[in-house]
Amino acid sequence: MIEIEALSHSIGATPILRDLTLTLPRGGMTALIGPNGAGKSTLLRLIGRLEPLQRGRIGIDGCDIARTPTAELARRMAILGQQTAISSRLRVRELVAFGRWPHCHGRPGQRDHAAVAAALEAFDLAPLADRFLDELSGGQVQRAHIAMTVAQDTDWLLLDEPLNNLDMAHARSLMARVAALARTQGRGAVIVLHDVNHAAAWADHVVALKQGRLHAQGPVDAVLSEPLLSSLYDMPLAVTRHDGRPLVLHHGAR
Ligand SMILES: Nc1ncnc2c1ncn2[C@@H]1O[C@H](COP(=O)(O)OP(=O)(O)OP(=O)(O)O)[C@@H](O)[C@H]1O
Repeated sequence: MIEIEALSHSIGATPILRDLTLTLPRGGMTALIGPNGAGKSTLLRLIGRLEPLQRGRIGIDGCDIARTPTAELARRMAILGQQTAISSRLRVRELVAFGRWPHCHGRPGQRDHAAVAAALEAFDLAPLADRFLDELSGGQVQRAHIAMTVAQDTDWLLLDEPLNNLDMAHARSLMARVAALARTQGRGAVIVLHDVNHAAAWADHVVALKQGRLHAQGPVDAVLSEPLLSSLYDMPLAVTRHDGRPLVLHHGAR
């Protein structure tokens, strides 16, 4: 599990995260939701140690991230950030192979080649494997980055808005794949999502942030309720049920 204790973070004099204490369970998918500017990406970046910790503590499966060597951390968790400034003169296969770096340090073996091939296949990229990134559509580039993250083959996947640019079919396929990785292989996934219905359909656990504070956390059915979501987004929302899961409606709700 990921344990976050008394975590606070500021940029200059502006508090961004305020005294967060929460636990993210392994063996399932946690959706991180909340309005723009709530602090979701900042929290994910702190867990992934892309930002230095200012106050509080973050533990991953019993390891304090502040004291875990980078190479060890890269074998435990993979993070897909929002901004990916990677050279567009890379081929898709080369980008995905970067995910194996923590395992092979640039000298890939059979296991690494197999992991890259599996990730290309899983994200529908095999026919595009030899294309340069600047010869792809936005959604295809996004899938290539996701494939790189998954090829890292870590216990934890941290994904910041992975559904950006994805069409409905690829969005569904990504969520199904990540949920399956987490549930059947006992891994953990933490995903920043704007479409709460993707959280409703696939997540096991939901963490809602608002203005840098914990608004709610718990199982999907408990957090995705009308009063809680309406106060989170400051708008009326209706929650119905579909296929045994919540379904959030933003039109027609008074
Ligand atoms: N470099 C920066 N300098 C100043 N403020 C920043 C900086 N980066 C982020 N912030 C502020 O920190 C707050 C949290 O940002 P963050 O990106 O974590 O939110 P978020 O919940 O992921 O938002 P979004 O849904 O819009 O992506 C925002 O108010 C943002 O304006």
